[in-house]
Amino acid sequence: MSKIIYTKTDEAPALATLSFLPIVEAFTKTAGVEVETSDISVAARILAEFPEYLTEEQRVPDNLAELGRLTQDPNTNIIKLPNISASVQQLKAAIKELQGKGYAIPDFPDDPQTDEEKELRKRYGKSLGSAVNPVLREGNSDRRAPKAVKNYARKHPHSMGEWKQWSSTHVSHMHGGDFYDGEQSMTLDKARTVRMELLLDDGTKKVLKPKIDLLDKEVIDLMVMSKKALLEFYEREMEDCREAGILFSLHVKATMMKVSHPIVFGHAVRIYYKDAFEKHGELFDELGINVNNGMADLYDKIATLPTSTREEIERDLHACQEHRPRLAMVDSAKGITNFHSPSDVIVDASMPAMIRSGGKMWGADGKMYDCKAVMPESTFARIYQEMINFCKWHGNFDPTTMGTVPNVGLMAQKAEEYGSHDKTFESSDAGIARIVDVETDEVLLEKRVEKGDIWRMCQVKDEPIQDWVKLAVRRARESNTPVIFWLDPYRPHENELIKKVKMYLKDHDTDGLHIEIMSQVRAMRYTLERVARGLDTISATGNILRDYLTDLFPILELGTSAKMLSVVPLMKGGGLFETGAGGSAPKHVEQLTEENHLRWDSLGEFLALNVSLEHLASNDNNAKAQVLADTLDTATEKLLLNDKSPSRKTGELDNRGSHFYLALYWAEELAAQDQDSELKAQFTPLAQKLAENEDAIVKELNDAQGKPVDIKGYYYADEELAKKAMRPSALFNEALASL
Ligand SMILES: NC(=O)C1=CN([C@@H]2O[C@H](COP(=O)(O)OP(=O)(O)OC[C@H]3O[C@@H](n4cnc5c(N)ncnc54)[C@H](OP(=O)(O)O)[C@@H]3O)[C@@H](O)[C@H]2O)C=CC1
Ligand SMILES: O=C(O)CCC(=O)C(=O)O
Ligand SMILES: [Mg+2]
Repeated sequence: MSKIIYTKTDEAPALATLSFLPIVEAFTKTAGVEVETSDISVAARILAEFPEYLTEEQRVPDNLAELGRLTQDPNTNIIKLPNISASVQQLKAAIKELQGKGYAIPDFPDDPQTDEEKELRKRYGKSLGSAVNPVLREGNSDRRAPKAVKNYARKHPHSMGEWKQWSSTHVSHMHGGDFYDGEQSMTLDKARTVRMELLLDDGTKKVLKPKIDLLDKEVIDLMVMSKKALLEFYEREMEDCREAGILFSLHVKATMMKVSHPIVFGHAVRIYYKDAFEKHGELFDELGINVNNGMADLYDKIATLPTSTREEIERDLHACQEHRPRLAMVDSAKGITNFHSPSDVIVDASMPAMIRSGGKMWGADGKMYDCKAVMPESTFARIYQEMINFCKWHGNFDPTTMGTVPNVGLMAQKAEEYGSHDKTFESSDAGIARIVDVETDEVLLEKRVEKGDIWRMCQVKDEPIQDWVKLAVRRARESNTPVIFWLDPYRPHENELIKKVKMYLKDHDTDGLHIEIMSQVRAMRYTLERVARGLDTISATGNILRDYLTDLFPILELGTSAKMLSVVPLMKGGGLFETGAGGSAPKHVEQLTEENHLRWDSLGEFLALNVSLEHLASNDNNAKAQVLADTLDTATEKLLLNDKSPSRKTGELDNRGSHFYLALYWAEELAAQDQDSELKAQFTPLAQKLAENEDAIVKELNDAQGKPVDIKGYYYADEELAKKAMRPSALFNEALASL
């Protein structure tokens, strides 16, 4: 029997699943496909970590570990929806909710002191930040907008803000002392076991990571971010921003760079509120305040103080703002600033949103202003400035004519920076940071660090690089589109990759293909020149640019990255089909609970299901699955053409309504095809039933909207209540059950 594993995740995608999964199950069972669900929500992951605190009935299996194992099995077929990559704030909220529901899991230790607390912190650490994707992504990334989606966007363009040549918006990054500066890189000459250590100035050694096994031909890097240079950078940029009278906004990826970026974020907050931190620093330390987790942590903790002390602190914080630039807001109505939580402004989505709106972000007064977008690490920040330059000169992009930029990303096996958390350290002392061969004591890479500097080792294995080059060539051939490898010869790591790319391209037939290697700023410029002329260009990039570009271009081209096809061909032969390229849209849940309208667009799920079925069809020789895939493809196109995607407005067609239309069109296509008479016979009555009841079903779905709905929870909502909310049409439910 063929099997698809469909993940249950969090927030809007989890809600959408409750409505969509019954359709998937009903349709795919006709091809003998079993759909198994796997709960990898942050709540389920927490529960799986603490079985000894739970009763027998409360325990849940470690689904993520199981899925991780399955990525090595060539028969695996997983549809993966976006999940929460939790900040400390989110993790604590999830723990609190679970405790309130009778799960006696321990509190999150904010400031672990005892061994027991340190152990708990370590265990909770497994659910922090981007904890799911790196486990599942045992393959490289292939993300693109299918033709039908691109054509739809061309005919129904989303709104675009206007870029002015006089816009003051710009990107600021460090020009020295950051990870880019003085990076060191090497390709291993043989398999080695190394350790990471700090050689102190007095000659003693501090081993931070005793044993890392590296493979032959692996590329490793050593990078350092100077605390002193970072603080000076912030001070200078804040003053520059204040003088310019524009908004200050910090864009980081603290969820994926879960060790380094919270530190980078915390320094910005402390510099901004420098005077208040100098005055109240001791008290803040006593309270265990850690603004690496955002100002939310500070406000939570000072809430426990006597009113007069709290008010004094609030006054002092406020006084700091007087001589600092205005902050960009995440939610101006609620007074939530860019410094509230490092998970509120996530660079891959936040920068494109700003560029899409003509270089503007929200001010505290609910109006939009130009901004200084601060991204301390210069390594990749420069691509955004290049795009801003282009927009200022050429005006905003036109979604009706612009070309498309698919991406082939090097991602497998925790490639590059995104796999470096367990090898990232905030230096406790000054000394020499070194990567040393354990057997020979040979120093492979070394660099001077001062106390407070962040240093890390990144790695990328050779086999994923070979697979990445192969995938890029395949996509170039299949789509007859030029490929640009965004690699910078001046960056040591990328220079190592350039050598490998050149070598591995020789393994393939590249006759007639247009393949070039360009440094990232040139690659951006070249790609944009083509985009503006309506020409398509594949970007083949490392892991971080994969993440940035697969939100950036889709958000400009399609309005959201939810409409992307996102495939991870697993290196062992299985398939991981991600849905869209974006996140779990927390704002959408709010709208559902307040107004019973879910504006989540499941197009990503439709596209993923299509390729998942195709994969099954060829892997398992399942002809019916191929018919299901082909008809789903046509049904999805019809859904777009007939404009049956969810509306943002309550009372109009939402996520559930769009699922109904997908089921209707899919059933109609199956009834109309002549390849498989059994499927035709099975789906003809369903298609009739759905078509006859179209108005009544849509009415049932839309009438349910407009009032609050209580699903008793956010991270671990009551499944029955949520199901009921997401399947409000009795007519539709009965029709599906009759299949
Ligand atoms: N693959 C994964 O698992 C990923 C997970 N994440 C996680 O998701 C959470 C939220 O991340 P955030 O950066 O805010 O990004 P999101 O992509 O969730 O949200 C940004 C905005 O994009 C729009 N959007 C996204 N998906 C859809 C969709 N399917 N239908 C309609 N609109 C959509 C919404 O805009 P509007 O408000 O205009 O409707 C939304 O507010 C975080 O916990 C993050 O770590 C993030 C990226 C990938
Ligand atoms: O894993 C995450 O936290 C985010 C993943 C992401 O943004 C991406 O893959 O594009
Ligand atoms: Mg992303």
